[in-house]
Amino acid sequence: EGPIDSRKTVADISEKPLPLLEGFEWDTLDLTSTKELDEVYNLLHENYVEDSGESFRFKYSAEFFDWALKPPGWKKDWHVGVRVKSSKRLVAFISAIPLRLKLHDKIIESVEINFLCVHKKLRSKRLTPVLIKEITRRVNRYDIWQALYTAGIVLPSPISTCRYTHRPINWEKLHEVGFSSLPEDSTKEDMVKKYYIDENNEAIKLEGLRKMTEDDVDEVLELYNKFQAKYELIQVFDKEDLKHWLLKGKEVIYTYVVEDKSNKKITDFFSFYLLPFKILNVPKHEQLNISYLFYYGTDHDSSKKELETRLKLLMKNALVINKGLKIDVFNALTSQDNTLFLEDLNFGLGDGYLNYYLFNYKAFPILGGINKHTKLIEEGSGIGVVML
Ligand SMILES: Cc1c(C(=O)c2nccn2C)oc2cccc(OCCCNCc3cccnc3)c12
Repeated sequence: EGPIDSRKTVADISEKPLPLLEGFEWDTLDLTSTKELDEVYNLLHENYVEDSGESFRFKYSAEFFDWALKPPGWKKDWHVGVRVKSSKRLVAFISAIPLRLKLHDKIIESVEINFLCVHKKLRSKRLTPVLIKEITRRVNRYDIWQALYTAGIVLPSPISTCRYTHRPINWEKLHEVGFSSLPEDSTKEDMVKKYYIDENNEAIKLEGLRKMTEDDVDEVLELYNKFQAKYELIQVFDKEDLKHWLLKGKEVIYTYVVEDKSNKKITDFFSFYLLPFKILNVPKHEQLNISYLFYYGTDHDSSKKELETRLKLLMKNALVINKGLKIDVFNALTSQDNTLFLEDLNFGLGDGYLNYYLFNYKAFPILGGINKHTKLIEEGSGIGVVML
């Protein structure tokens, strides 16, 4: 395992941006300006990823971008736009954020590439390869030579593949918008009952569960590092990183800890982020409230059985909190230790896959929690890193 092309140095990298199609110009976005943040928001709001059936489109907020694109060490140069020369209209965007990765026992200073978007009217003008080459040039200029990115489509050699899973919370609404179907042998009442979450169920109430605060950062970081050490590909956090990713996204990221009341120690944490879908063609509903499982950890992991039991309890509490937040569906991948609780908590397998790619780095394939052939859940994912 190791870099594929490791000869280049910063001096070999051009200082000039790549040539662009006639009538277009490069622009480095300033996402500290609300006006430019809104331009990126509008471009993606109208032109970003939709699901295959064109029924939903990611509904971003300025807070989401503020959180997702400006973690510690972020660079303005890495928020790259393409504008129409005459109108100055923003018609394409790509971003990179710093990402310290650990693959097996090697630290890889890299970036995470995300939010690649080309205006619908400019598709098939071969703009995407130019955007990728330009962001690569800008990252190389900072002496960084590797990148992590994900895609639903299969490109040459994914390092791992995980599968989408969904835990319906408001099954009725999911059915009305066409996301959840009614199985042959079931009635709507059956489905509502199957996914019913009892917020007052004492059995799952976790003593000492509360929202994380900045005072918890040191302990949560220690828990995170210990818990993630078992995975093959992990995101290395320092205190500032962890504070940003678990606490800094207002109304976007939600992080909870369990404090042992006997010794005031933090024994568990879990987090999820909110990113709604705009519903494109069902008048009755405007948006789908979706949360995505993010990072979690526990010290109740001295045996697989203990870990499995604890994760089920933690995620049942996460579901109660999600219901309280009026979330319609709780999304998770088959990465981390998720396969230990997905089935028991009624997460259904989705028809989407997330392929992980590591640019300019040869790596042995990593299990993504599904069986290579059947694509069904198979325990044992080596993927610890969670990309937004
Ligand atoms: C997308 C997504 C969906 C859906 O498409 C979906 N859920 C309910 C209805 N639908 C159609 O379901 C998932 C399950 C696990 C992880 C996921 O995604 C993991 C990666 C999410 N990336 C979100 C993102 C990040 C940055 C920029 N844009 C989008 C998803």
